[in-house]
Amino acid sequence: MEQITLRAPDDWHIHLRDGAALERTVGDAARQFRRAIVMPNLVPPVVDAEDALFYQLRIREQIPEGNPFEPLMVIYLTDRTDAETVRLAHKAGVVAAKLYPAGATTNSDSGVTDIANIYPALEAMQACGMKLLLHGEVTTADIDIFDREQVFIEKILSRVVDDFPTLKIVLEHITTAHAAEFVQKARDGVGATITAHHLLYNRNHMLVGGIRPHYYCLPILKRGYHQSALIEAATSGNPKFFLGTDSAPHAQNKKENACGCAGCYTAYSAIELYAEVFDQAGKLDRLEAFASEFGPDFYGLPRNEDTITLARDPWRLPESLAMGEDRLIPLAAGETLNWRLV
Ligand SMILES: NC(=O)N[C@@H](CC(=O)O)C(=O)O
Ligand SMILES: [Zn+2]
Ligand SMILES: [Zn+2]
Repeated sequence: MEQITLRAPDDWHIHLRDGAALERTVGDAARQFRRAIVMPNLVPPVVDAEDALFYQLRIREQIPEGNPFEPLMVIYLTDRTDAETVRLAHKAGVVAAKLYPAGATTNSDSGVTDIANIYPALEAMQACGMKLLLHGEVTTADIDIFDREQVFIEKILSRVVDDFPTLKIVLEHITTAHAAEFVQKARDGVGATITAHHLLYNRNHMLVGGIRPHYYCLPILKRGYHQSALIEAATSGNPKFFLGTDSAPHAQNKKENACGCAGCYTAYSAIELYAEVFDQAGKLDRLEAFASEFGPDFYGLPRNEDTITLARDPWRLPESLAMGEDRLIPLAAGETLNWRLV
């Protein structure tokens, strides 16, 4: 059987949630990834060092015995995040702070209403080397949902990149050719994560022949032309682009709903989904750098020393998974994947 062995990968953007969800989400992430950047959009959000350290403890309790998984913590920027909060978080080992424009996505109600409100925090982050992670969409009602990422880049991101010339910035879960091009041309220290679902699908998958809520995530899937640009970026070997699943567990009844939640659950089979994309593009040899090298390099962390093995051994994803009392539908539920984590 054909096999490939890779340096062990990390996930640079994941939602683990809290409480009963953690057993599911942490177990799934830890099976394939050594480290993960854990998003802070709990309710209420993780806003300072203390919140982050307590949350990290709750996550650690769910790591399977003997598994080396390491949750890397992030604080959530609000209009009230000040320089002192940033410095204390940095001292406590928090690696990044996340900007959610208020109202942009799941649990972003406490997010930033005007980027000017966090300029002192960004100054402090630049000084201590804390990374800025962005949900890059504007939220004003007059901007079409399919254009929100592009407008964010033009109106907000380009300014932040210039105003903080040594701040390390990750534009998370990019979905457009504009984003890929912006990051590619930007100064050093500006990178992007790309999800498996934005590489595998475009908006036709979500909307043709019936509305498929399990493909609904934010930023929303775009047209095929953008999907192609993302595949091109991810498989290009450019170190600015690296793996971030954005795996987000919403219970089945919250997705299959008249007002369904945004987010795709990919943690169950993430590395296998990415392998599918790289294989289809004829670029399997580029998967290791994207999944296991460019992320740690960007964050200034060591690459993992151990390895994982994937075998070309087709298998079917389950139709659903247990999450506490709920059911969770993994992305590509019931479909066959060609690569299996050994
Ligand atoms: N991507 C999503 O559609 N949802 C994420 C939030 C986010 O990353 O924007 C979630 O927390 O559910
Ligand atoms: Zn987001
Ligand atoms: Zn996310």
